[in-house]
Amino acid sequence: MTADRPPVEIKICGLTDVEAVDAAVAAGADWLGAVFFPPSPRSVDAAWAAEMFDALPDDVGTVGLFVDPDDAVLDAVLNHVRLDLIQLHGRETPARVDSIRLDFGRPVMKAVGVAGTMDLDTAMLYADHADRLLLDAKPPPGADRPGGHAMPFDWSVLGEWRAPLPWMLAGGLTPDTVTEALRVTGAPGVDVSSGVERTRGVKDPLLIDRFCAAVRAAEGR
Ligand SMILES: O=C(O)c1ccccc1N[C@@H]1O[C@H](COP(=O)(O)O)[C@@H](O)[C@H]1O
Repeated sequence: MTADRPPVEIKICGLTDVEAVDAAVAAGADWLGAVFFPPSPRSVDAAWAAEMFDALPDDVGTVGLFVDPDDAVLDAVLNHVRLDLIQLHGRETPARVDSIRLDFGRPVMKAVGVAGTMDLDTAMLYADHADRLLLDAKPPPGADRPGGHAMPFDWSVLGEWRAPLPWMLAGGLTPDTVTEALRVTGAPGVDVSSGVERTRGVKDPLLIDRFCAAVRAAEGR
């Protein structure tokens, strides 16, 4: 990988405390994510997300992660928190993505679970609807949430896939695996949550720093 490509975008998701937010900004993360999905161990409420995000520099993007949200949930959060991007991590249809973009005036990143090439066909259904795609592992059977399980998918599935939209790779990335993930997939962005935690739901500033440094080293920066 050479430095003549745009820098790989780094998203640190599932932030729940200011120390980790500060660590992510200091490490050069491009996007910081908060989870608004109560079953998640990383879920936060709008008031706390505002505490974490509202004073961030303008060049750091903020992402709200939702799972099949209704309009009332989106309204309540988006009226309180500076969120630059909505991540939809549930079973939202292309039409629902359209209506959320229109009604809430934010770009949308649609997460798609990937286990095989058929899932890439599913991702293509969002080409004219979402602003970005997030390719994640599928959750294990019986899981109470559709992501954040520290599980990678088989990156080789992506093969010569040409994404119709800007996209990020997610699912079980860590400071130790992200170099290989970038080599295999050529992803223009990476998203991590579990892999920079010291215990489930608690981010580790040192792991955040190591993750971002590994990405920059992998791309020769
Ligand atoms: O983190 C969660 O608890 C979560 C809940 C519901 C939907 C998605 C969730 N996490 C997102 O999943 C990907 C991959 O996470 P990981 O690195 O494997 O832990 C990422 O976007 C998380 O924010």
